[in-house]
Amino acid sequence: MDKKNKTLGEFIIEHQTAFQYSSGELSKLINAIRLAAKVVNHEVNKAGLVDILGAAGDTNIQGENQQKLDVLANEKFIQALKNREIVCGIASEEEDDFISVNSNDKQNQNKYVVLIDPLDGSSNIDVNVSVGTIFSIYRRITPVGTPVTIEDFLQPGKNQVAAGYIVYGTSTMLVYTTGNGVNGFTLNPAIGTFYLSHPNMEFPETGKIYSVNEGNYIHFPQGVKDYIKYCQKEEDDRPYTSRYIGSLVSDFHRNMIKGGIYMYPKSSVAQNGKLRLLYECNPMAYLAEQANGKASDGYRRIMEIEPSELHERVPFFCGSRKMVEKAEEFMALKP
Ligand SMILES: O=P(O)(O)OC[C@H]1O[C@](O)(COP(=O)(O)O)[C@@H](O)[C@@H]1O
Repeated sequence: MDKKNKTLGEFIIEHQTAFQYSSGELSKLINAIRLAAKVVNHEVNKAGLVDILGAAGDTNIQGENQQKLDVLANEKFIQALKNREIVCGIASEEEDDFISVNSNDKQNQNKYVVLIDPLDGSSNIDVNVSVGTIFSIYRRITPVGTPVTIEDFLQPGKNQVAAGYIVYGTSTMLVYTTGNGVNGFTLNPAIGTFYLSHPNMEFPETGKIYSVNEGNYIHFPQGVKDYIKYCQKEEDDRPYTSRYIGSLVSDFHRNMIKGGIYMYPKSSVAQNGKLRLLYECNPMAYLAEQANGKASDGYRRIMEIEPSELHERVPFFCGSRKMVEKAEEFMALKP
């Protein structure tokens, strides 16, 4: 069978054996995410028609107004994971605290916890611009069959066993890694099947795209300002092109295909930037590194950072390795 016609289901089974703990549990987990992705994709596509646009009226723990689609996507992913009893704990951007999936029931021999950003790029929902879902999977560190604790979630990114995203864009794609490279699958909406369309995705070593919200320029550290000026300077292969969709998943996806850097730096108004370490930065960092890219907070490797809170934020620089290294050089000079 031609590599490209492979379905996601076939790929998961085929690669299950490649995974050292191949009890099939991780495959079931990816399959549940695949299913929830299709359900959410359906809702996203008809968002303009049904009363699913706009605010849900509540705020989440980050004080953000929850969009109706945020809430729906959150419900669908949690349902898909809980119903199939394949995890012992779930954490989400839309949930104040982690959810333990009857883990104190001796029966629950599941060993994985999942962290999700159910709807990334929520500011783009109402304006028909691509949005995404991000997921990160860890083996629990507390004994199986005992209650899940916060420690099971507060693990450094390097402990991830799998991570990925779904981008709901011109086409819907699921892109993920289990530590053996990064593969992308495109949904054929006519039959509801994901097909391997982008095998072994890799960041070009460098690129000509920089993605940052320049509206925050005056608040950025001098090092970031200098790097942006460097990107805009008429010299060598520059100026680079500025592209910022305002959905991390979409900006990351484009930069991985074309070469580029995404930045959400700290600023005088947001000391730790905006993005959340556990369910935005760590999964994207794992994917970036598996695709020969790089991810840091300007100084430290994101995947080495020891988390202390479920919803903590970190500055984020991610993309083509040489571009992230250049940005770090400027940050080192003028933090
Ligand atoms: O509008 P800003 O401040 O540039 O933030 C946009 C960034 O925030 C995000 O939307 C993350 O926040 P949400 O998960 O709440 O959508 C990223 O996807 C995006 O890159």
